[in-house]
Amino acid sequence: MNFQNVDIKKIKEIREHTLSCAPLIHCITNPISINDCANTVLLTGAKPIMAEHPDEVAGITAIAGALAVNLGNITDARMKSIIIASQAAADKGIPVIIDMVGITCSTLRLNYAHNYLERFRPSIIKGNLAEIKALCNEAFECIGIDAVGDEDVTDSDCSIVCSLAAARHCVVMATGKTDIISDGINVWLIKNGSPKLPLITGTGCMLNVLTASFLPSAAPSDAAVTACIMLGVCGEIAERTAGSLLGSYHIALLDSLSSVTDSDLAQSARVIRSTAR
Ligand SMILES: Nc1ncnc2c1ncn2[C@@H]1O[C@H](COP(=O)(O)OP(=O)(O)O)[C@@H](O)[C@H]1O
Ligand SMILES: Cc1ncsc1CCOP(=O)(O)O
Ligand SMILES: [Mg+2]
Repeated sequence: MNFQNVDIKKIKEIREHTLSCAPLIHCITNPISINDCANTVLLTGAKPIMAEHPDEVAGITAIAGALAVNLGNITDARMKSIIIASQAAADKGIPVIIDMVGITCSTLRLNYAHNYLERFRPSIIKGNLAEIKALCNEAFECIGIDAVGDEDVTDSDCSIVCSLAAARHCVVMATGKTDIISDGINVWLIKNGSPKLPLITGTGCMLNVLTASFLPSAAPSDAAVTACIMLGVCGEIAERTAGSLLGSYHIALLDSLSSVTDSDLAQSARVIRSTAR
C-alpha cells in the first residue's frame, strides 16, 4: 500500500497557530471522559471550558474559538444546552464539531441527532464507523457505544462517509482501525493507531476535542486529518512506551500527546487520499 507524504508544513502551522493563539474551546461533553478531554485541549495550547448549564452556554460559546459537543451519557440539561450553544455558534460563525456517541443504541439520541442536523450545519460530524452508518440508516455492528469488528474499511464505507459529507455540506470523520474523513469530494484514510486505543474509554471523545482545538486554526478537513494523525501516532508511541499495562497506556497516551513532535508526525503518518467524485 502506498502512503502519501503528508503536508507536514500545514500540520506544523496548525499546531503552532493553536499554541500561539490559545483559543478557548467550549466542550459540552460526557462526564466519563471529561477530565481527559480538558487535558487533551490543554496540551495543544488551547484552553478548555466544560460548561453545560443551559442558562450560561450561549454566552460561553459566543466567546469561544470552537464548540465541541458530544451525545455520550446524554442528559436533559445537555440536550438543551447543546441546542442553545449551537445556535450561539451559528449566530457568530463559530465552528462546531458533534460526536454522535451512542446513536447506535439509543433511539432518543438518534432522533436528536437527526433533528440537530435539520437545524444546524456543524463543521464536522464525528462518530465511530457504526455511529456514522446508523446516522445514514445503513447496517452497522456495535455493542453499545463501541463499534465491533476489526476488518479493514471497504469502498462502501468510504462512499457512505463521503455521501453524508456531501449531503450535509460538512466534513465527516468515521473512526476505527482506519479513520475515514471526507469533505464530500476528497476521502482521507488515516491508518495510524493502536488496538489499545479503543480499550481506554473516551479516546473517541478526546479525538473530538482535539479536532475542535484545531478548528479555529484550520479548515475543518485539515483539522480532522491533523487530529486523527496526531491521536493515531501518539497511540502508537504510547504502545511502545507503556508495554502491556492499560493504566500505564492511558497515561502514556497523554504523555505522548504532550510531547509528540512535528517530525514524529511526518515520519509516522500513514495517510491515503483519494478524490471520490
Ligand atoms: N483497532 C484499532 N486499531 C488502531 N486504532 C484504533 C482501533 N480502533 C480505534 N482506533 C483509534 O482509536 C481512536 C478512537 O476511535 P474509536 O474507538 O473508533 O472511537 P469511539 O471511542 O468514539 O468509539 C481513533 O483515533 C481511532 O483511530
Ligand atoms: C462509556 C461511555 N458511556 C457513555 S459515554 C462513554 C464514554 C465514551 O467514550 P468513547 O466513545 O470516546 O470511547
Ligand atoms: Mg471508545
